[in-house]
Amino acid sequence: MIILASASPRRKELLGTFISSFEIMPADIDETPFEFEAPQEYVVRVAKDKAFSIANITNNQTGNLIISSDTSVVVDGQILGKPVDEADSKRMLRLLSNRSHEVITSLCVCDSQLRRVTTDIVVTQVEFRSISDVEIALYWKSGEPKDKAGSYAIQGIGASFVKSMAGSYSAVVGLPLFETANRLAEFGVQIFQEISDE
Ligand SMILES: Cc1cn([C@H]2C[C@H](O)[C@@H](COP(=O)(O)OP(=O)(O)OP(=O)(O)O)O2)c(=O)[nH]c1=O
Repeated sequence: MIILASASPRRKELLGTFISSFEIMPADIDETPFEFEAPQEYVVRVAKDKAFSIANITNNQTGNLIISSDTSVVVDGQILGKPVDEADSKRMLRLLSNRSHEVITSLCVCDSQLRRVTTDIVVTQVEFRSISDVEIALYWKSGEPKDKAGSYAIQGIGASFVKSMAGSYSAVVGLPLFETANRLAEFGVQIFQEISDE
């Protein structure tokens, strides 16, 4: 059984592009960055924590493949997670306005006995136009920023802020599909085999 260790509807939808049957098990872990933790180390640690906590909950039952991921927005070395409130969202979007930032997404794929644990990091550059305070306030009202790293969604109204992007669109939305397909293949899950079996 393939287990997606995530509560994110975006990750569920993205993994669903390749895999027709998998289980969802959200991991309840502490996502607070350590002091002086580098963003790339942070996202990998958090994705591993998510996968390991699900491996533990399932008693390391054999035959399971666990997939997890973490997405953070990074600007000036600062890690922007999900906004805690409107003021936090405003702070984030003001920081991102009229410049480029990085979206860093990690991927962890492992077997439930943790015999084999793989991790990837995907970095995407995103450039925003200038955003006014009025737009920021209205955007918050839309509800979209609430559960998104950096307080925006490239797949939603947030697309209107994005002047350009270099890297992986699926990684920004929450799950890097190229890397996911490669890792699945390494673990013996052939996505084209799934299609031919249908
Ligand atoms: C930048 C950006 C982030 N996001 C989302 C992806 C993630 O769901 C979320 C970042 O928070 P995460 O902590 O990576 O994920 P999550 O809490 O939603 O789900 P889980 O930890 O259970 O897997 O932000 C978008 O949907 N669009 C975007 O453009």
